[in-house]
Parts: sequence; structure tokens; C-alpha cells
Amino acid sequence: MEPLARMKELVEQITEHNYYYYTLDQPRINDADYDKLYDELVSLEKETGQVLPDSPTLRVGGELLKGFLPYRHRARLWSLDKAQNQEDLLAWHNRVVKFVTDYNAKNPDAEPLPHPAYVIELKFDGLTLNLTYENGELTQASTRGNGTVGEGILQQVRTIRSVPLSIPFTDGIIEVQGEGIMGLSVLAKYNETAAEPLKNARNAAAGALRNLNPAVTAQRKLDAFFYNVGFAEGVSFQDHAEMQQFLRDNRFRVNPYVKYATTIEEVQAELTDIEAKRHTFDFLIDGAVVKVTDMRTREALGYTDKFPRWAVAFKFEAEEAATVLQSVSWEVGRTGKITPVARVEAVELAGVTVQNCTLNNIGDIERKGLKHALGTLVAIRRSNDVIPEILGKADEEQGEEILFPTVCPSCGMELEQRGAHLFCNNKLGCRPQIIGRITHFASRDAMDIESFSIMTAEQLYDDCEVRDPADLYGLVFDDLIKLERFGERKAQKLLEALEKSKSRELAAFLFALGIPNTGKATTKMLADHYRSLDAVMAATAEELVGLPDVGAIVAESIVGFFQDPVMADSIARMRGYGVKAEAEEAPVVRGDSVFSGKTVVLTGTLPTLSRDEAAKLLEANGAKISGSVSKKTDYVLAGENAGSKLTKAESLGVAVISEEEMLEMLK
Ligand SMILES: NC(=O)c1ccc[n+]([C@@H]2O[C@H](COP(=O)([O-])OP(=O)(O)OC[C@H]3O[C@@H](n4cnc5c(N)ncnc54)[C@H](O)[C@@H]3O)[C@@H](O)[C@H]2O)c1
Ligand SMILES: [Zn+2]
Repeated sequence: MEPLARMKELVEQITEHNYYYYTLDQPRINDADYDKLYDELVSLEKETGQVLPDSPTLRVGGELLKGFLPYRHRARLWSLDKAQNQEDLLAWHNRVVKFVTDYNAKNPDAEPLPHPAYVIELKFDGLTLNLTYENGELTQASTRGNGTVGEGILQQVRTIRSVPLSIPFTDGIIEVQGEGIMGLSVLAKYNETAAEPLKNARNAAAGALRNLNPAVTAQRKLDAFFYNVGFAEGVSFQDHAEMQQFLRDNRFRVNPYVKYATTIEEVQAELTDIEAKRHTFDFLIDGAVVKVTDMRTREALGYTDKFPRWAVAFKFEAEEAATVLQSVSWEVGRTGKITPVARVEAVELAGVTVQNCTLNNIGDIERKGLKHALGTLVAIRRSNDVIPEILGKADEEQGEEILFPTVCPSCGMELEQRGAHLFCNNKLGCRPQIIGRITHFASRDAMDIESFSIMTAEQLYDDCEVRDPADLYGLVFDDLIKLERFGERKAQKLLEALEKSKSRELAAFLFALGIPNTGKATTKMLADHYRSLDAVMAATAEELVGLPDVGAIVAESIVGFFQDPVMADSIARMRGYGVKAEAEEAPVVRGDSVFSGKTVVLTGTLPTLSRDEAAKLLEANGAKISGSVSKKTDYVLAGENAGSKLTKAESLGVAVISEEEMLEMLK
């Protein structure tokens, strides 16, 4: 196709997408695909040296919605130049450095511009807000609109609790800019009871702020972060930090995640760090923004038609895509829970090919409006390190119905619905459940039965009638030797490993049992507290709820588990075979250490100690180890790739120490 014809086509398509995205808050394609079209247009314009008069590359944002009063911003609102990768970022940095060098050479008499230093902020994914304060009173709030004129949404913005209605600065008019957002936990909570669940926090925030009924906006419980003073009478700032301080002093919510860097290498390292942490924030970000800190340099650099030359948005790899939902299968887990697993048409997502997605449970399928979505386009997202999840339908088309099973796909037993989940209760006769339970029982953090794998569990189920972890202890040499791929040595080794496991301590044994809703931290705590299996088994729900990190659901799970005759019988048989499950001897505790009586949380990978070793060492010095960070935490011991616990510690002002510092403190 002729470049010009293709450009016309692209202008038309992008204009249409912009309308759906900016005006209706109902994007029809995902951002990655949109960016591809946009980039193609930009490069064609460069190649041909021509820009069509109605090209979207000339504009910021979109059309105004009728029903809102137009508002003319006192200072223009800009879009941001984009860097898709480190190379783009470096090119931007080089342009800035060159500009500053040339500028200083050309203006020998003026005070030279400083060597560029940068600030890195998160790029919040919500709706741009411009707030106007006159003599200290909030008098107007508007969307970005086309950058010059936006829509007045004062009534809507007033519903955001963190937006100040009046501020200490009362000497004239100022305009501050920020982003209206919906917290991810707020969105999840809203969706729990919503008749129509919201798919995405960005659209939820943008849609609420541009809803003509402020009562709807209020229900969404929005929040906002502010990052810029766009216009101010009689106020000027030397650098970004000073401007931020002004925002804070005037009680605007400024996001705590702000980093300063003096070299581009530091900027690059910071960007990598933010991308790794992106899922630990309770709000959506689609990148990070790098800005020159010095205000005189910003002014000298100036603006293009569309964006400031002193800032660049570093975009993260897309983590959302649309693809066809092909089928749904049902998997039985070790607790009997039935999980729907979706097969989708292969699609590229953040660098990996995705074919399977989780759907969580039947309640989730209904809540996300997916009941009739087979064969249609769905939106998928990769979150953290779990397998991708389906967010909802990607278009209006009706597909075939996803039929929910009434009997177990594996054993045929009738299923029971508990809450949003389906369960197969056939604990003694449902193969995948039993194999899952036995494999978990043998795993490293549990009974640590060496060389045991899921394959071993399958073989033992099929050929030795092992139906319960207790059956493992009844196995003899003659049973094992007849198994495929089992030689004398292997059979002997497994028997020895089983024998050895009988001495595993109580905490490991409790974890091995696989009590629903109880992880390693909880079973360890139970073992430390009760110090005997009989005492744990006799604990009441009331008693359990009084223990750290145990809520009503966990307490009920524990009590219910030990009341189940199948489990009680299994435990009795194991003890009959000689499984001890005794508490570890209480370590000798030093009372005079700095950690004595302190609560410590461990996170990330430590340079020399394993987390367990560090925890033991701290406990021997009188510390209490906890699984979650709160105001009561005294120290967070953080290693590499520390995630949300570190972020939380920083936001609560809890002391963060490294392994080296801990060892120093123990001297
Ligand atoms: N899917 C679609 O149909 C569709 C359509 C249009 C645009 N888009 C997406 O939107 C992007 C373009 O968006 P744009 O021009 O509205 O915005 P932009 O990416 O150019 O970014 C500018 C905006 O970033 C926001 N921002 C967030 N944090 C900030 C910070 N710390 N400092 C400064 N600004 C910050 C501001 O609100 C500002 O208006 C595209 O790349 C595309 O991904 C998607
Ligand atoms: Zn079953």
C-alpha cells in the first residue's frame, strides 16, 4: 500500500480508537495494539515528511463529552514522549545532555544550567486531573480534554476524599495536576457485591469521573495522586523536590515512590526495579516517568506540539491482551476443590506465549460475565508470577455457554457447592485429590521424603493401593521392587527416607497434613504455641482466633480438619507406624540481644543465610518472627527481590535492615 493511503487508514482507525478510549472510556483494543498502530503512523510521518491535518499525532487526548461544561486550562496539559526500551531512553538522555552543553556554550554570561539530574515517578494509569484553587478554595476541576480545554468535573472530583477542598496557599490562583485512580483493593471489594463488575481500574476511575451523576462517582471511592503545579501566580520552584514539598505542604496526596538519580545508569536500574515491583502497588501503573529535576533546564528545553522535552514516559511491557476462549476443563486439587482452567488461542503476553489461564471458580465465571463466552474474545492479564487470568469479555458477542459440572470429572461423585467453589468430597476414592495430598505430604517443607515425586505418588496409587499418606508407612520392600523403574537401591532408599521422616518435627508434620487455608507460617506458629500434636488437635476455634495471624476462616479450617473422621483416622494410623511429630526443643534464648522481644519480618533472598536460618538465629536471640508487616513490626530484614513487604515497611516507616546489618547488631 502507498504510504499516504496507509497513513489515511491509520489516522481513521486511531481516531476511532481514541473516541472509544478517551470519550467513552470503553477501549476496543488493548494498549499494546493501539501503540503499534500509533508507532506505525509516527514512523510513516517521519519517512514521508508529511503529517495529515487531522492526524492524531498532533493532538493530546480526545473529544469533549457533551453535558460537561468546557474548562480552559490556565496552563496547557501535555502528553508524554514515550520510550519503549532502554535504547529510546538513552537517546532521550543524550538529547538532553547535548542541549544543556550547547545552551551553556551559547550563553557564556548566564549562570550555566546544571548537568542534568533526574527524578523518577510512577506513571499512574487513571484519568488526568487539573484542579484550580482560587485564594485557597477549590473552584474548578477538569479533565485533560484536548490539552487546552477540558471538561469541568468539579462535583465528581469533590467526592474524592483525599482531594483538599481548601488549602493553606491563599495568595492567588494555582492549578495542580495529578491522576484520579481507583485502588486495586477498592476495585476488588467493589466487584464482590457489584451487579456489574468493573473490568479494569483505569476505566473504572475514568468512567466514574466522567459520569454525569456524582453519586456514582462517590460509590467508586476514588483516590488521586498529584505530581505537578501547572500554573501558579507568584510562586516559583528551583527544582522538582521543592515543587513536591509545596504540594505536600498544601495537603495534596503525593505518591511516596519518588526517586532521584544523577546518572542515566541509576535511572535504568530504578526502572528495572519498578517494573519488577509493579504488582506490589495497590494501583495500576503503565510505566514510569523520568523528568529533569531542575526547573530552569525544563524551561530552556521547552515543549514540542505535544509533549515536554524534559520528560519521558518509560512504558512497561504490555501485560494485557485479547484472545479467543476455546474451552474450559475442570481440575481437582488436593483439597477436593474443583478449579476451572481455560484454554485460549495462543497469544504473546509480556514476552511469553500463553495458552492456559485460570478462572478461579464458578462464582468468578459468573461475576466476570463469562458464562456465555466460549468461542469469543476475552481479555487476559498476567499478574505477578501466577498463571494469567481472564479479566472478562473483550467484546459484546455472545458465545456458547460454559457448563458447570455437577459430578466430579475424575471420580464421578456428586459435587458440593461451598460459596463460590465446587468440591468433590470423595477423599478416599478420588485419584487426583489423593495423589495431590500424598505429593504434598512428601514435599520438602513437609515430611521431606527424599526423591519422592508426583510420579511416585501415581505409581503407588495405581499399583500399591496407597490411598492416604498413612498408607506410605505400611509399604514394604516387596511392594516397591515390583514397581516399574524401581530397582533394589531405589526401593531401599525410599524406605529409608520414609523411616527418617517419622522424626520430622511437629511444625513440618502439621504442614504436611495440608489443612486448608493454613500455610507454613501458621503451622509453625501452631507448633511453637501448642508444642504437642494432641494439644493442637484439641484446640477450639475460640482459642485459635486469639493467636497471631489466625482469623475466623483459618480457625474453622483447623478445627474442621481434625474433626473429620477420615483425617483423624489417618493421623492415628501414622502414629501407630511410629510417626512422632514432636515439637522441636525450645532453643536457648539470649535475653540480652537487641532483638530480644522485637518483632521481625523476613522478605527477599538474603546474600548468605537462608530465610529459615536467619529466622532461627533471630529467634535464638529472643525475636518473634512474623509473616506480615504492620505498625507493630520492629524490623524488616530484607534481601534481594523483596516485594510488597518491603514497600509496606517503607510506607509505615518500619526500620529495614540487611543481613549484614543484622549480623553486626548481633555482635
Ligand atoms: N486502547 C486504546 O484504545 C487507547 C486509545 C488511546 C490511548 N491509549 C493509551 O494511552 C496512551 C497515550 O496516552 P496519553 O496521551 O493519554 O497519555 P501519555 O501516555 O502521553 O501520558 C501523559 C499522562 O500521563 C499521566 N501521568 C501519570 N503519572 C504521571 C506522572 N508521574 N507525571 C506526569 N504525568 C503522569 C498524566 O495524566 C498525563 O496526562 C497510549 O500509549 C495508549 O497506551 C489507548
Ligand atoms: Zn472426585
